[in-house]
Amino acid sequence: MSTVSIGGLSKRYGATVALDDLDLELGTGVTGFLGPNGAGKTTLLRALATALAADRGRLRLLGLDPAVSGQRTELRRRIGYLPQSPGLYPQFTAYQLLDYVAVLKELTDGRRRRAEVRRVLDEVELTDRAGTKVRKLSGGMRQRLALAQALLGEPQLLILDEPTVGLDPEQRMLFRSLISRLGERRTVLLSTHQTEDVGALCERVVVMNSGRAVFDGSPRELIAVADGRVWLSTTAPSGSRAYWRNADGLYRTLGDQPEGARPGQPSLEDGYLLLLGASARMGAQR
Ligand SMILES: Nc1ncnc2c1ncn2[C@@H]1O[C@H](COP(=O)(O)OP(=O)(O)OP(=O)(O)O)[C@@H](O)[C@H]1O
Repeated sequence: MSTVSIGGLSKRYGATVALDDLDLELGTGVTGFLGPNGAGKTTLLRALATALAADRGRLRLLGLDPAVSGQRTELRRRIGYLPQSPGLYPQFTAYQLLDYVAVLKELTDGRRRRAEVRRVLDEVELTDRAGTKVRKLSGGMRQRLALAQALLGEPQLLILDEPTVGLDPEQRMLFRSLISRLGERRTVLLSTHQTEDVGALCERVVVMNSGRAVFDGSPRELIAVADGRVWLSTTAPSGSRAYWRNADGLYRTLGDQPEGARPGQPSLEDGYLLLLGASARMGAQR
C-alpha cells in the first residue's frame, strides 16, 4: 500500500528544471534515491518534507494532502526530516538541542518530552554524550544527533537527505543498521551518492536524472542493467574511455566488449553508471 503518492510533481528555479512531471508511489520500507549532482533529489525530499512548495502536481503523504493547511500541520507532526545541512546550535548540549526541537514539535508534556528525548538519544547511541555541547561532538556524532531530532515523536515517514555523508566506515555501519531497523515499520526515504548504502539497506531504488525518475526497481534489478556489459582485461582497451584499473590490476570496462576481454561480475554501481550514460544520451536526443 502506498504511503507516499506523487503525481505530476514539477518545480523550476528560473530556467532550471529541478523536478520534471514526476510520478511515484512509495510504501513502507527503505527507498533510496540515487542520482548525480543537481538531479533533483534534495528538491523532491524538501517537497515531501513540506519544506518547499512545488509549482505543479499532487502529493498525498500518509493519507494527507500537504496543500491543505490543516492537513499539512498534522503531517508535520508525523514526518521526521534530516536536511542535507542540518543547522545544529553549537552552544547547546545534545540533550538541550533535542529538548528544544521536541518543544517545536509540540511535545508539550514535560515528562513525556524528557522520556522521548532520552529514547532518541539511546536509539542513536548518544546517551553518554547527552551533556556534551554540539560543537565538541565529532562529525559522525553530530550527524547521529541530527538523525535523533528527526526521530522525535516516532514519525511514520522519515526523510533523510544524504544521511551517511562524511561518516567513517564504522559510523556508516551504525547508521545503516539503524536506518534498516527504522524501515521495518516506517516509510524511510533517503538520498545518497553511496551505491553501497543502497545495496546494503534499500529494498527499492529510484535513480533520478534531470528531475525525472529514470529507474525505479530493486537493487537487484539495477545490477541487472549491467548484465553482459562489464568486461575485464589485462591490458587497457583501445578506443574506449569508460574503463578504470581495479586494485587487482585488471581493467574494468563498461559497455561494449573490448577485444580479448572476459565478462566481469556486475555491481550496483555498474548498473547505475550504465543507466546514467543511457539516460544522458536520451536527454541529448530529446
Ligand atoms: N534554491 C535554488 N535556487 C536555484 N536553483 C536551485 C535551488 N535549489 C536547487 N536548485 C537547482 O535545481 C537543480 C536540482 O537541485 P537539487 O539540489 O534538488 O539536486 P540534488 O539531486 O539534490 O543534487 P546534490 O546531489 O548535489 O545534492 C539543480 O540544478 C540546482 O542547481
